[in-house]
Amino acid sequence: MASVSVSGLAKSFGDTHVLSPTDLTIEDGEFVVIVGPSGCGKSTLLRLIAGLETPSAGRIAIGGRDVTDAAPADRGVAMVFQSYALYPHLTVAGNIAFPLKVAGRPKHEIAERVAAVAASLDLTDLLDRKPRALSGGQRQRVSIARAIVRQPKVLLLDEPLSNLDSELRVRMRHEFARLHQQLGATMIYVTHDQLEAMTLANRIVVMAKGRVEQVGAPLDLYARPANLAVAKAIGSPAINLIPVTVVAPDAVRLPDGAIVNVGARGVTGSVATLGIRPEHLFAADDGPIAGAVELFERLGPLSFAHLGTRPDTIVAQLPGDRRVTLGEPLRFGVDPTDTHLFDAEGRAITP
Ligand SMILES: Nc1ncnc2c1ncn2[C@@H]1O[C@H](COP(=O)(O)OP(=O)(O)OP(=O)(O)O)[C@@H](O)[C@H]1O
Repeated sequence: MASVSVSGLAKSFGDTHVLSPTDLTIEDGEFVVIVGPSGCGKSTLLRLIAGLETPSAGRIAIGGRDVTDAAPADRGVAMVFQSYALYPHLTVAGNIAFPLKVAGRPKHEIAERVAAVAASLDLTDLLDRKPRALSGGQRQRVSIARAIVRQPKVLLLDEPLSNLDSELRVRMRHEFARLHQQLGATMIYVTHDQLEAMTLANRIVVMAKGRVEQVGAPLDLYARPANLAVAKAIGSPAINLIPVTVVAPDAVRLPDGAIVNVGARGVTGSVATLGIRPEHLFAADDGPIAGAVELFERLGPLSFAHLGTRPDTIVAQLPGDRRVTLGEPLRFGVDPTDTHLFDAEGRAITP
């Protein structure tokens, strides 16, 4: 098992800076999830660690050893791709055995390891099949089996579930959590599904525009996002962001003139952004946040009302059994401790 550490790691393609100089340490055995919008450089960071891209600057160490110039096969890492990348002409057994064959392992060892890995991923009955005769979920399990058969110290996963339907994603999410416990390997997992990030990660790395914006435990990032990029990346449905003017150390004015108490933050007269998560709005007849229902989504255990406010709609979570008609005016309040305030540069203003 091994820690992964990058320092000053950067990547440009020609004039395009894809990854700004990045420092990040992932502890031995940790499950770290990298999230962020499309194109923010998540895959590039992963591919640099894997050795599939050459850094423009910086160093990479795995298990304390500098591997910046090492070939991918000499880094003790394995990677699982979104596209599975199985060999169509080989059986499941042949696909799983492939990395061991390339490494020149003896036949009996290959047979033993393939059987053990197949059993742990529930693939034993499928060993003689070709990839085309498998479902998407089965194919992805084969690609995971192939990645772990060499017992890598570090497992890198690039959006491994994005080609699967939602039911299978949930099942495979449980599978990854189990696999992590069983293998004890360091796992670095790239996704833009924040639910996967929240449920799987020991720590989440939020990236935006080629930068690491914040690193922390899932609930810490949810409760205390350091900036707007992190607030947007964590939480589903997304946090409501409302342009406001700070009118008192503990109050802001919304575009419609209403005043919201935000707890003492001590900056007045400035333009800021107020962040309120849909689950933190509560129905209140005299609440400051008001709007007519434009769209209503029922999920069963809960519902979401989209209020036709300006400039953007505000989404509020309601109980599942709440009846609402379109156009109905609703009012909500929020506890000051559940508000987030960001300055003009998007940095969190903490109480
Ligand atoms: N070989 C390349 N040449 C030029 N630009 C590239 C190359 N590979 C990636 N990029 C660019 O680098 C940026 C980051 O890409 P990357 O794949 O790391 O993003 P990502 O965060 O993983 O996005 P997604 O979630 O969409 O996969 C993108 O703007 C992409 O177009």
